[in-house]
Amino acid sequence: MTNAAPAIDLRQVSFHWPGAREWHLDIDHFEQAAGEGVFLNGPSGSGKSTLLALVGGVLAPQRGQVAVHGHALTGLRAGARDRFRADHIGFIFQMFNLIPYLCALDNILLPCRFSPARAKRLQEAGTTPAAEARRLAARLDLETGLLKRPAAELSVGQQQRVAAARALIGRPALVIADEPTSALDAGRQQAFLDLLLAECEAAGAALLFVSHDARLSRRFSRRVALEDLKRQPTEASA
Ligand SMILES: Nc1ncnc2c1ncn2[C@@H]1O[C@H](COP(=O)(O)OP(=O)(O)OP(=O)(O)O)[C@@H](O)[C@H]1O
Repeated sequence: MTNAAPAIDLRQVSFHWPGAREWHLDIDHFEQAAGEGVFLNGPSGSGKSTLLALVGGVLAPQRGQVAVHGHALTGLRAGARDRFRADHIGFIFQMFNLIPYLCALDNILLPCRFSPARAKRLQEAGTTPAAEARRLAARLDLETGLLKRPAAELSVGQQQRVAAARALIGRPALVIADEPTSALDAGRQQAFLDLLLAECEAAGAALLFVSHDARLSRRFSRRVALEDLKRQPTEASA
């Protein structure tokens, strides 16, 4: 990782879903510093999840440049973007994307299986993937008894916490969280955000956090409205 580089650097990025006549996202510039926490909000359907997918290399823009910690994602094939994400980006998806038949513990461990880099960082920190998975689960208030249960048998709030532990394991340099508190009760929302901020700070990770919940925005030094990043609408074919 290039620590001096911004965690996120988007330049003249335009993206539309197939068949659309206008850009779903058309952003001149967005930068997030290494280790910085940013709260991103915007109306439903405005493109927040799409932006996160572009930053995480899940999608590639039709135009422009996306770089994460100095690594250009644009220009990489989907497989190379997936490998980069596995090594360096923790992604808490809005729909969690857990493997339903795997138990909670195996879901949390999955990134370390795909990414030797994550397992190596844990080894350097003097721990193991299994010990770290259990530590994160305990921090997230997931009882030991739940860890061997298939993800499909967990409540939505429990699945959300498993997804968070899976994103955090192995100290990725960037954590992307798409409405990660929406299924949690009010008490758990604050505790969850405390944990996310503390873990990111301990790992020196940047956190890009999307939420509709304005109360949570107070915990971030920088708040960004997606509408303010967008350029005036133009034809996607332009
Ligand atoms: N897979 C897809 N195929 C086609 N269009 C899509 C797809 N996913 C999202 N869109 C469209 O892209 C636009 C932005 O959607 P997106 O999910 O990024 O918004 P959002 O701001 O995250 O919304 P919400 O707050 O409701 O989660 C919407 O018009 C949506 O219909």
